[in-house]
Amino acid sequence: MRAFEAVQYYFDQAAEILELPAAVRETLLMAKREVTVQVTIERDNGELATFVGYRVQHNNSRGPMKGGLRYHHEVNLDEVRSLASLMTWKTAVVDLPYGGAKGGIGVNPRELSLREKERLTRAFVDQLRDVVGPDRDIPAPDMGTDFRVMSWFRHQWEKYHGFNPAVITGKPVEEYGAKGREEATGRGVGILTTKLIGRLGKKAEKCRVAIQGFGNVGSHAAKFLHDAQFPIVAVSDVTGTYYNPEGLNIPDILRYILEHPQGQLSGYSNCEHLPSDALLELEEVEILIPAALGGVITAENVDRIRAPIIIEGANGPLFPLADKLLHERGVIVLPDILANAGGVTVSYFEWVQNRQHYRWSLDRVRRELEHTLVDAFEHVWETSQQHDVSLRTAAFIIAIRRVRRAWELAGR
Ligand SMILES: NC(=O)C1=CN([C@@H]2O[C@H](COP(=O)(O)OP(=O)(O)OC[C@H]3O[C@@H](n4cnc5c(N)ncnc54)[C@H](O)[C@@H]3O)[C@@H](O)[C@H]2O)C=CC1
Ligand SMILES: O=C(O)CCC(=O)C(=O)O
Repeated sequence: MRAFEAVQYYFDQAAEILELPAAVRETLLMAKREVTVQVTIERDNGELATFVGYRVQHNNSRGPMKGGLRYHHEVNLDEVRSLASLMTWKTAVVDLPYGGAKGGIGVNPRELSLREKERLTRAFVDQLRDVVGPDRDIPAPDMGTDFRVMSWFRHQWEKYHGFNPAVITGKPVEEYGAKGREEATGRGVGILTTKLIGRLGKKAEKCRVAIQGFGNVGSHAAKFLHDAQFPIVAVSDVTGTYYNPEGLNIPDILRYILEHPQGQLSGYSNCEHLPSDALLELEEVEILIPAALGGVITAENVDRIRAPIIIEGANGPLFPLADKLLHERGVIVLPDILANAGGVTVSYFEWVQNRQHYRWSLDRVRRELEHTLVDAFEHVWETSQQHDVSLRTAAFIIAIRRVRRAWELAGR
């Protein structure tokens, strides 16, 4: 199953319950606009290199479209389309005045020098300069991109349109970025994990956690959960799984990745080292947090997943058949469109601050983030009880209702 079909499947589960007419389903599912561009740069050695870039603008019924930019060698139109659609449902679940979009370039960012990455980003903006804008479509970080990429993006866009930092979020704090945006997605994962286990009557100290991916989302989730007394027994990245059944020393690992090139865990030795994929199937893990790629839990490996709770830090880590089988087994899945919504929530706070030329304190950002996520969690939880459905279907029910309402109010 392709990535967009997976989102469509989840959408349809909720649409059935809402008795949404077929024509309305089609309108809400299909992207408004899909842009594919050529991005050519000169490499440091003088050779030309050409890549394909995408921006899919899925829906703007509730406001300007919003969503990250991914630099990864597997980026393709179908994946970007699915991620753009997830953004529409995500912004609606947490009730932000946005629609959904997503973009990316099919490139392995680890094979580019810093200057090549800058040239790539600026060349991408040259192609997208009139497609995005502060009232139209506002990009942000995702896999393979960070605050530096956001800064280059903003400055290149401003060459065409003039000063307006609200064109992109996730910028450096010194350059109109919001305090707390970098940690926001992982922090949100942590806040919601804590909320969920509280609701299930469990104690943090008794819930052993495994986190796949130790980039922006995984590392900040690990920090938050470690501080909240959860034993983190395994973390992984492309270089492997790092495991200690007694609990890893997370502050030590966070120090290690800062001191090592490209923030990778490779060479970290104060624990057992297992293959990358082993993390998903570890025994005696209560909470599994996939926070790397999509489509990692499939019909093929679902029987070997042991954790009774899954928190989707990544976008689309479960394929629908696996999701269905896990639900039947009583596994609780906190879906991506809620679990990782902390990032876009603080992106919204950044956009608001940019438009008001006013800065919030970190304390205010964290308070408002928690408030927004906890509210959304309660609503999703109640809806799942009311309809006797999974948390994912409940989140889609809320999101589809809100998008449909806005679309109807706008008239035709
Ligand atoms: N950055 C953000 O604010 C948000 C990110 N997300 C989602 O979270 C996920 C991770 O994004 P980021 O942390 O930003 O990316 P990142 O680029 O900062 O980190 C990705 C991490 O995944 C690891 N990884 C890649 N392939 C792997 C594999 N096969 N096995 C184990 N680890 C692997 C990488 O080594 C790296 O540690 C993505 O699905 C993204 O769409 C969702 C919401 C917001
Ligand atoms: O911060 C944002 O605007 C979007 C982040 C993102 O791409 C996501 O939530 O998947």
